[in-house]
Amino acid sequence: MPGVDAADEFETIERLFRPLAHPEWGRGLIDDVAALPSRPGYDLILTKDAMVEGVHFLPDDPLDTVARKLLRVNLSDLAAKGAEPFGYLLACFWPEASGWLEREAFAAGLAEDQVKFGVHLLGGDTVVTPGPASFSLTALGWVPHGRAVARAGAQPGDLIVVTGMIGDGILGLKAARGELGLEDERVAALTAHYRTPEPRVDFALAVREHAAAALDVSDGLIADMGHMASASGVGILIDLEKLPLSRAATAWFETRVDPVAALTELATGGDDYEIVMAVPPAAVEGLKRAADASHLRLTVLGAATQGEGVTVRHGGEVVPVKTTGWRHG
Ligand SMILES: Nc1ncnc2c1ncn2[C@@H]1O[C@H](COP(=O)(O)OP(=O)(O)O)[C@@H](O)[C@H]1O
Ligand SMILES: Cc1ncc(C[n+]2csc(CCOP(=O)(O)OP(=O)(O)O)c2C)c(N)n1
Ligand SMILES: [Mg+2]
Ligand SMILES: [Mg+2]
Ligand SMILES: [Mg+2]
Repeated sequence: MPGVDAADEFETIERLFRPLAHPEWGRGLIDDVAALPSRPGYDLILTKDAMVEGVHFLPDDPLDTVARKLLRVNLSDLAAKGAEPFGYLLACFWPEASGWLEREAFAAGLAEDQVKFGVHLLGGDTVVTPGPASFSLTALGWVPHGRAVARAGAQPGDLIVVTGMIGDGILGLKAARGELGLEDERVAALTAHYRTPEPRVDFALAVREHAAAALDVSDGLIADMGHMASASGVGILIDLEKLPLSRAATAWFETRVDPVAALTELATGGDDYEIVMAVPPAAVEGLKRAADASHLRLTVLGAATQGEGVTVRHGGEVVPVKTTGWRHG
């Protein structure tokens, strides 16, 4: 039975989502569709990721951060292709018991990140489900014609480079579950990373200019490098001790008795939303300059090789990795 603040489909659209709509192309969210003019000289780049309570976020995660993460994970896919985002379509599957408070928090999160990333809502769908809260978002962006960076394109000899830090996603999930024995400040930083990862939107142009192949790290660094290796028809060789760790991750790492197992956990945990790239040796300097200009750390983890699959080493020895990342059944 609906609660006292039982929410309503059309009021949700009008009161919460219309203010987020693209001023022209969203048609005020009173039409059946959005309509956008084509942009001569550019390709339209589209991506869709979904998030389900209990699978992608925790039941007690605030709904504003769930909305922001939903937008951010999609912007991360666009950034890895070198695309500049401008809009998105949104589908919400609200549990029967959810009310206005949840919906208002969700819309407020979107409002905040729309401004941060310069995107607008174009349309979507609002339904109620007997299942868990679920959301899906389709992000749209532009790339100059033919310039979208692919997972395919890595060549033997290219360096494998990753932005930012790896491991804060999985540690943030543990922290949010109360499973980390670190002090409060570190736990808060990790939880924040899990709930609102930082998509590398500002680095998209550099990816486009310098990377031969790229993708974002959602499933786990090793699994995602495996996606690049198979799409490109190369092998990838990386050294686990090069994994870039944040201060909080370093603090956690120092509590571990088995360093190889700990690094493997971070390199396979996922939820990082960094960009991993194959970069021709001659392009590395340009990429580094772009990263310095945006105060973004870059780490060379290894190189693409002839062959297939990802080979992980630690101290020069090959480390067998059974589960390389997240996989939905
Ligand atoms: N249900 C689906 N229908 C069509 N394409 C899909 C579906 N699920 C995944 N894909 C496509 O499969 C590819 C890999 O998906 P995924 O692993 O989710 O990529 P990413 O990690 O970049 O989000 C993408 O091209 C995606 O669009
Ligand atoms: C409550 C909870 N449990 C586990 C995870 C870990 N997790 C769930 S899905 C996933 C992979 C990324 O999600 P996916 O839908 O595969 O995104 P895509 O690869 O399509 O971008 C990870 C690491 C999580 N984020 N939250
Ligand atoms: Mg996906
Ligand atoms: Mg994705
Ligand atoms: Mg995935």
